[in-house]
Amino acid sequence: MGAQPAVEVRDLVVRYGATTAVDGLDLDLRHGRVLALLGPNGAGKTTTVEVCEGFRSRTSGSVRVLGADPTGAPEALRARMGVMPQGGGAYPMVRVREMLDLVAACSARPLDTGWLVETLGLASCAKLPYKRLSGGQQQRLSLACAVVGRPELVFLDEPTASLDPQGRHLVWDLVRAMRADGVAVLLTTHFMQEAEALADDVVIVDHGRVVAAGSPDELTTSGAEDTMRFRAPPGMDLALLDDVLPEGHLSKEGPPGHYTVSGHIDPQVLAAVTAWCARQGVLADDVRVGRRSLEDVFLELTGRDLRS
Ligand SMILES: Nc1ncnc2c1ncn2[C@@H]1O[C@H](COP(=O)(O)OP(=O)(O)OP(=O)(O)O)[C@@H](O)[C@H]1O
Repeated sequence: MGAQPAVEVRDLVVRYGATTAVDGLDLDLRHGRVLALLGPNGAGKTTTVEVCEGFRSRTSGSVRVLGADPTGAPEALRARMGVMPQGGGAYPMVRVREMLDLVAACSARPLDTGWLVETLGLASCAKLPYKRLSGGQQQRLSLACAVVGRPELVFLDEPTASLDPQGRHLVWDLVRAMRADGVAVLLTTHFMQEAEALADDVVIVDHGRVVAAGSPDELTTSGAEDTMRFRAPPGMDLALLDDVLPEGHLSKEGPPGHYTVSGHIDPQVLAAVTAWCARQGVLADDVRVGRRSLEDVFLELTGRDLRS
């Protein structure tokens, strides 16, 4: 392991015919860290992860995974990586515990499968065939299979997409435990809260390119000093708001329903803005001072909503 990165991607390009899915992407993931690839549908996240897993070939660029080229998923690498694909999948008649024991049998040093079943909240369905599991249970089984072999590096493609909040927290706890054990985790998500809660490093992608990268803290605070943000119905008359703000403060809307007040934000300014909203019969929602959400970061860089 040592100082060598778990994943190093340089100038990755992947084309499908006329479509450029990944367009010069760089990323670095170190051991004991969680990197979240965040972006809207079609941004190139799955394609990037599949190239790193060795399941998809690249058009150009360089990719090193655990010090090797992953093309063709060579045997030596496969044993050191865990993969949770989007959608999962298993033979419909296989039971949860059987499936996990089967995958564990392929590993030299598997985790205790009973512990994993408990940890991921699968004990009540351990004897059910795969076909009878809910989407969230199938997803947790897929995660269990990805990590049972004690991988050094795990790829998780949308790991909590169909989970309820309780299931999501079980998955987050397991990811945190793996990180504490020195495992490198590369996950894709649309879910900002997931990136904010789990990731040490976030890479925001759009149209196959990196539009921003850094820790959640760096991304949400840089450029957000002396600003207050809130959400409210679109089209409020901000000339009226500017009238109640101290000199040197300015408000703007963009895109519709996203408001920003710039200038030194002290308790009086905060109170003035929320009281003004109240007088319009509007509740200022998602109020943030000196900080923006990862969604705002995407919005400000691309002019579009991350979920669009
Ligand atoms: N096998 C394929 N053949 C042709 N085009 C593809 C193929 N796989 C992906 N694409 C296209 O490449 C682009 C990137 O897709 P990709 O699945 O990597 O994005 P994503 O960010 O993972 O999206 P999502 O969040 O919806 O999973 C999209 O325009 C997609 O339509």
